[in-house]
Amino acid sequence: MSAPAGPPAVVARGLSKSYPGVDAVHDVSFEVPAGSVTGVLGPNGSGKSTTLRMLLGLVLPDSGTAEVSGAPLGAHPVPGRVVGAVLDGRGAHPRRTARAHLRCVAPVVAASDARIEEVLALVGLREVAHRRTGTYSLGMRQRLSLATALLGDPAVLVLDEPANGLDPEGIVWLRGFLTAYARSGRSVLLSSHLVREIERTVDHLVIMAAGRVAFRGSLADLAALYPARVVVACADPAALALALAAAGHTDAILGVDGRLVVTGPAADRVAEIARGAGVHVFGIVDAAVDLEQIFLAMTGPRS
Ligand SMILES: Nc1ncnc2c1ncn2[C@@H]1O[C@H](COP(=O)(O)OP(=O)(O)OP(=O)(O)O)[C@@H](O)[C@H]1O
Repeated sequence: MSAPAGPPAVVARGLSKSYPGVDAVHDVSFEVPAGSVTGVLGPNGSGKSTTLRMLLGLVLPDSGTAEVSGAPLGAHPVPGRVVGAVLDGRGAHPRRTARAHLRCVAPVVAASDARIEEVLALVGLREVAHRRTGTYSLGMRQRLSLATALLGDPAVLVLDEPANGLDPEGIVWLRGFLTAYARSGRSVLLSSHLVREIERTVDHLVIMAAGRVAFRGSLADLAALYPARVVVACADPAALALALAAAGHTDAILGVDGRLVVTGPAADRVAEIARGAGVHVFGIVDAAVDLEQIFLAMTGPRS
């Protein structure tokens, strides 16, 4: 997924918010590229929800500014046509049917009956739209929230922990839906505290820790910060380390188990250097750093 060039869908500049005794969000800046699915990832309490709420004008920042589609949200004549938001899975009255719920919300964004049927189909609720939402599962309520956010056909979707309560099938469905949404040139900003839930959904990331941005950029930028390592078991690790250094690869550390951990060259290059140095290799494996490890390293232990 590569984002088309164009002005960013969302811009946060220096957003800060404190509550008594809590520096909830501190000097947070990032952009959501148009056509991207951008994830705000952070442990519980790291400031994700507060940040999203400031972008949506629901929490007043102490300092900083936010723009959606080129202007503060309040400056757009019908904000619901610019951004659709899902902040939790609740919202529909349990005695109301899904269709009736959408009919209540539709006038706010001037959505037609045809649009209501369209969004019900989009989220896969058309067959159950006549049922009271009190009978819905959490996953169905999440879909209804998404349908509500989509009513105004917004250019930007903001979703706080959208995968919460979804079963694995629901998560796969959501991934497909959001990817297609972004491919159509629109943009998605979502939050999560679980790497596994979103690692295959997002193409850009903002990692938050203790109210601050620990990383922002594309997944490729993130991977480049943590080059893969190669772990080598060999007859003479010291000789291999010397040969690697002579070839310009100086980042080789002897592990407690006697294996050499090499950062930089790929496994086949390390094997070639070992052969050249006459060092017998018993085993060699790529120890790719995964996103979960990076996330934990950046955000520290959860409190
Ligand atoms: N209205 C509020 N009043 C007081 N403190 C608040 C308020 N809203 C958030 N906080 C505090 O600000 C910090 C950040 O909270 P926030 O909900 O933004 O984090 P989060 O990353 O979304 O966490 P979670 O995933 O648990 O929702 C937390 O310490 C939280 O207790």
